[in-house]
Amino acid sequence: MADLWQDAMDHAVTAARGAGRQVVREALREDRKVMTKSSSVDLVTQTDQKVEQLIIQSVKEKYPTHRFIGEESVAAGEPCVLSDEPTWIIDPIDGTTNFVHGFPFVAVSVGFSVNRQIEFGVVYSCLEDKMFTARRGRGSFCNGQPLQVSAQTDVGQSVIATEFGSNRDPEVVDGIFSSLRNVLAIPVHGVRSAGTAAINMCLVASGCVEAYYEMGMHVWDLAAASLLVTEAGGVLMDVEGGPFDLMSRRVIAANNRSIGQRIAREIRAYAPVRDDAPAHTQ
Ligand SMILES: O=P(O)(O)OC[C@@]1(O)O[C@H](CO)[C@@H](O)[C@@H]1O
Ligand SMILES: [Mg+2]
Ligand SMILES: [Mg+2]
Repeated sequence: MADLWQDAMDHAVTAARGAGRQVVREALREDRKVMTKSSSVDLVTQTDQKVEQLIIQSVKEKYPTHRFIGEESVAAGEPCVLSDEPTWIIDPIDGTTNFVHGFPFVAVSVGFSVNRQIEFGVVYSCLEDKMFTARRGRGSFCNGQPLQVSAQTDVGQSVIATEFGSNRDPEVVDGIFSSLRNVLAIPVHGVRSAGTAAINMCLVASGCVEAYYEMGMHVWDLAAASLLVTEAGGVLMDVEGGPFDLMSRRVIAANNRSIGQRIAREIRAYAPVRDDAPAHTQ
């Protein structure tokens, strides 16, 4: 049976690699004009905006009826609505802070949803030149090599990834460190932060870390990489152990359910304002 979305996935790979190689890596050599969004530590650059416009424009020419959720379009006031319609969910640079500082984990993330189900995910790690791809039901790959999550079942022999986010509200920061302390004291072998949710989840899919958890990131950080995890044999869940909700801004991505549930027990959960909350509540 012909694969309806293979062409679209091929387009996403070409667009992500092209943007990553030509725009992002070029921009790293120039002085980057840094702007801020929700706080003084929530950064955006003209490169983020340029990459998103390039990808969206190229998709619109091929698929004029498709919808978009783009990080920088939403920041500019576009609605963040996930419907049944074919929708491209784009983070033009995941790891903008890394990009600004030259820390070598910067990703272009393109997810594609139909009927609210991710059909393919593409994450291009620009400085590593690693193209992570997954098509629903057909596995996860990095530069064409199949990915498999870690086989580890003992959380005491695991490495866990998480992030500190850009929310500096004292209550939220206390929760982040309380969760971090609890996870570390399980004990686990280590905790790591790539500085980008998409690459953290690619590390889960690659078997390099057993789980990643975070509260506060957005649908565009997660959409593509969520499929990379599940197609590599991993699981997704909410930080309180319930079902994963792509718009909730909360995730545990794990190599198996038992490690994911064990991590959930240690997280001091809070509920960020949802990505699909009415605009006036954001
Ligand atoms: O704004 P960006 O760079 O697209 O994404 C922000 C981000 O890198 O920050 C968090 C780490 O603090 C991650 O969860 C998320 O991927
Ligand atoms: Mg991001
Ligand atoms: Mg971004």
